[in-house]
Amino acid sequence: MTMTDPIPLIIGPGALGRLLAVRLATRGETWLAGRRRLPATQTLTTPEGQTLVRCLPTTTLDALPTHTPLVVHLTTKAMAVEAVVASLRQRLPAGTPLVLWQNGFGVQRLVSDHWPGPVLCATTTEGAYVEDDRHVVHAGHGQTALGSLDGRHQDLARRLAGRLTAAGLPTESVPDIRLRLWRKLAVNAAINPLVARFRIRNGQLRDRPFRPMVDAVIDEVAVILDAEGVTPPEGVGVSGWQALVWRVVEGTAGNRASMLQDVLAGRPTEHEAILGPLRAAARHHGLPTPTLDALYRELDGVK
Ligand SMILES: NC(=O)C1=CN([C@@H]2O[C@H](COP(=O)(O)OP(=O)(O)OC[C@H]3O[C@@H](n4cnc5c(N)ncnc54)[C@H](OP(=O)(O)O)[C@@H]3O)[C@@H](O)[C@H]2O)C=CC1
Ligand SMILES: CC(C)(CO)C(=O)C(=O)O
Repeated sequence: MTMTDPIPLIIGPGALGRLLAVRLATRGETWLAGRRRLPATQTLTTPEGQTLVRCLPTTTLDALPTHTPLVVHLTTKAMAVEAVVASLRQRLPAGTPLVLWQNGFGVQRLVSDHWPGPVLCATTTEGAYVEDDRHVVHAGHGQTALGSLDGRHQDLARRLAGRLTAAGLPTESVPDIRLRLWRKLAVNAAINPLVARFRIRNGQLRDRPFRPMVDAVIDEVAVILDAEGVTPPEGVGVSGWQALVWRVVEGTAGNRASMLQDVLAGRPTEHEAILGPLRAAARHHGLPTPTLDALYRELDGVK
């Protein structure tokens, strides 16, 4: 396979990958790669109920295009990233930029330290799910922030943010992506493990017996993040984190969170990517994490 112009390549053709692929394909050629070749025609239902149909070149990891892509958007789940990146090292030129879209905050550090080219991290509140192998639903509009952990590659981040925005995914290039990844992680830690464990929609967390469980997670997370120097977007300390988490619960009340969807589908969950960095930071600062540990054990046992 050959490409003449630098083209974005998306690896990980799940909900987010297909959302990016169909959206970016409205602006120009875009490749989509996975473990298996997908149907080339992909349909996206927008939050407004419109239908976008795009014919995309789809491929597999072992048959990637021979020319350097403009950028690789890596949209697998967190636990697949290390293996995919290891295989990309043999298949792509060293300077190829990567954008990591995973929730959590583990692989981002690892890949940023070891990939020879620029690595940007993205955090997004866009929501999408796969309806079937030819159809992705963009369930709700959100915002995306993009930047590198060490503050480098700002021109690249601005250019890529511009392309995503033009494709209908509003994206800001930011100098503080580490802070934003931690904040998203805090929200995911307070919501995802509990809704996955009790198999409930996000909004049910507002009711008993779940509300005090969420507050117990927030209490632990707030102390850890304070020790890490990570502040909530508004307010301070526990009350700032509570305001953030309950705002997201309110705004996503009808959602089945991603971790619940994974449990229901019998897929591995991203509990390590979300709870792992908090537990590691707590150990580093000598802080106890009984609530997070119990949630971790519970999810680690789910097959
Ligand atoms: N969906 C959403 O709305 C949002 C998702 N995110 C984050 O984005 C990331 C992706 O989420 P989402 O799209 O929902 O996840 P999905 O499970 O829908 O998609 C993951 C995709 O990765 C593919 N994959 C797994 N292993 C490999 C591999 N070795 N090589 C190539 N492809 C592989 C899977 O392939 P296969 O189909 O073969 O299993 C699947 O298509 C997660 O970290 C999530 O937390 C963040 C915000 C919103
Ligand atoms: C914000 C939240 C919890 C929305 O459901 C999410 O990011 C997820 O489902 O993973």
